Amino acid sequence: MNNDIKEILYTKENIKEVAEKIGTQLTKDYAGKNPLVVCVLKGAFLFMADIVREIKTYAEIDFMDVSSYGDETESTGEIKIVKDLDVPVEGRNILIVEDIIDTGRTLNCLVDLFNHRKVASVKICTLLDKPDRRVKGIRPDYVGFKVPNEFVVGYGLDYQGHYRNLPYVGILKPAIYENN
Ligand SMILES: O=P(O)(O)OC[C@H]1O[C@H](OP(=O)(O)OP(=O)(O)O)[C@H](O)[C@@H]1O
Ligand SMILES: Nc1nc2[nH]cnc2c(=O)[nH]1
Repeated sequence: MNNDIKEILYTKENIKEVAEKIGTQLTKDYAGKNPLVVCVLKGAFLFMADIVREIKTYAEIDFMDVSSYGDETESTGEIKIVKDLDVPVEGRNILIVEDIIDTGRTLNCLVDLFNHRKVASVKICTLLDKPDRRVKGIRPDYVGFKVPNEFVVGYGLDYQGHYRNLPYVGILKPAIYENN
């Protein structure tokens, strides 16, 4: 599996450090606000676990599973809710945790959905941001790393279901997806 990686971009130590830094900021920003921290499955599951452990104030967590329509490397703009939240969100402060923002289409749909559900606030925390690819005006509030315009895997991010269990983020060798 490691042989399929062209270059390691962020090690687990790099990610731990950035999660601590973001967590310190979140602890300040959400003190007394009892946020609902929403993990967008599946890719965000590892970063979510890091982030919530660094929030040192009251918070609740929940999970959403959304799938974007498109091929393995690009979304189309429509999302299907595979698993919705378990709790109502009207009046709540929502913090969405993502693994990556690429075109911004997935988050654009999610932010619209939360606003439609009359939340008090909605903010975005993402491990990776790939701003070069943006087609929607989504600006994350908390970002781990800005990534170059390459297809990355690991630390939750997959290619055809694989590589989520890599303990780092790396660039997938193009030969892996070009041969498919
Ligand atoms: O900004 P966008 O172009 O919309 O792309 C970002 C989305 O793509 C990935 O999810 P994916 O649909 O691959 O699902 P997964 O998290 O289950 O792997 C990622 O977790 C984001 O939700
Ligand atoms: N695994 C993975 N999923 C994505 N979804 C949007 N961009 C990416 C990416 O670079 N890697």
